[in-house]
Amino acid sequence: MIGFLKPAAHKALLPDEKITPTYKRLRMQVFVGIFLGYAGYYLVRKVFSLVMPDLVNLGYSKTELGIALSGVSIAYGLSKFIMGNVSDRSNARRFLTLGLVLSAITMITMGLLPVATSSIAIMFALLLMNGWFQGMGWPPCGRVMVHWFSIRERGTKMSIWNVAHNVGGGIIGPLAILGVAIFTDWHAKLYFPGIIALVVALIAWLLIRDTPQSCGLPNIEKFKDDYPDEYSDKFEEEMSAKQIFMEYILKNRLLWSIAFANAFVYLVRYGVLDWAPLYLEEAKGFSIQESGWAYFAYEWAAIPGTLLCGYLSDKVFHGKRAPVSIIYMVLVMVSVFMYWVSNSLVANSIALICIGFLIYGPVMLIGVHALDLVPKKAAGTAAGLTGLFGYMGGALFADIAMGAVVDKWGWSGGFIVLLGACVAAIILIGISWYQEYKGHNGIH
Ligand SMILES: O=P(O)(O)OC[C@H](O)CO
Repeated sequence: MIGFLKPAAHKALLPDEKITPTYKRLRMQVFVGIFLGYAGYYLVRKVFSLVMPDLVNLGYSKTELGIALSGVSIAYGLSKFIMGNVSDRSNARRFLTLGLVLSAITMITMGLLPVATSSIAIMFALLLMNGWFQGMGWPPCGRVMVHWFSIRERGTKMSIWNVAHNVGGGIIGPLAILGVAIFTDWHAKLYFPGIIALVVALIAWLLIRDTPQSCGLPNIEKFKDDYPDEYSDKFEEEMSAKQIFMEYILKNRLLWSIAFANAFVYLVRYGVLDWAPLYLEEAKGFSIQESGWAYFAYEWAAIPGTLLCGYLSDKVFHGKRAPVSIIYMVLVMVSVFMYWVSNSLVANSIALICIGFLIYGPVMLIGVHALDLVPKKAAGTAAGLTGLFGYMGGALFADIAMGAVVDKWGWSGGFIVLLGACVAAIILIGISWYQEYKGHNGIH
């Protein structure tokens, strides 16, 4: 690992009386750090979809814009897996900040330089770069999560942390409106969130710490007296890329099956989200303000939905992830149908809010499940594998194929694809449930 990114060195243990107060303070501090940091990543993740109506007005087709937008998903999916593996061997504080700064600079450049939106090829290349830098966000958060929070508290903590996706994603609608109001320039939808993301990167840098051991604290398992099954001292040793992949990823049947399911969950997630501004403005006659607020409501509705999903999974289904994911996906299907056929502004907004409320539950549970299936030094790679399928399969299809399907068969064609994806996700999550029932439980 290059020097700057090397995991922070372990320090001598603090005196006994300082361990508990320091641990408590730093756990809160790093949690806020990764929460704000990841929300910051979302400020500049998919902000391009908000300028798509402006680009359509300039003469670009939906197919072309879908191709440009796919740059994010292609690079993000690959990067989340590859950089996830690098992140497993890197200092989370530096890694997360570096990725966010690079991603913000890319979107600021895209907004400020007229040449950056002058052709599909240039937009695609810049979005490809942005997607790669974006892939440096989730894995260090996963690394912080598994080093600072023990296995039996991780479900709850992850569901709270997951809300960062929606805080970041939900703010970009109003932020775009504010940016355009301040600068009277639609390009501000790109550079204004980028500038805010740079500020967030600085805050994340100030708050995040790599591991408890690098702050003079014992490992979290010892501190909480909460050990995963098969835990050994080996779990504290940094591993090589090959070792992580060969020993903990390749043979992990359950991990692969949730990764496949994730492709379809993500097809629905991004098939709805990325096309919402254009669909609402073009097919339903929303104004830019109305679609910006609907987009905002979609993300914020996810917050109670995600928290409820984590609660139901832990308390009602005793830690099982599949049953509640299946219930959520069935309800997503009903809501997607409503979103398709309703005609009023209110009914469309309600349908979109219902999809937002529901879809992040399965998204979150698949991530939690991936972390649980491997030792903590392989967490980034495991989550990266599910991300690879989610983005290279689902989100990529949502960007490229949805654009082409809608251009050819209209919005109805797009909705048939989304409903089919709901069915496929339900079947695949059902298969992972069956595997668990048969006794497969990842590597533990
Ligand atoms: O990579 P993202 O941003 O889609 O997030 C993944 C989810 O957090 C999985 O739990």
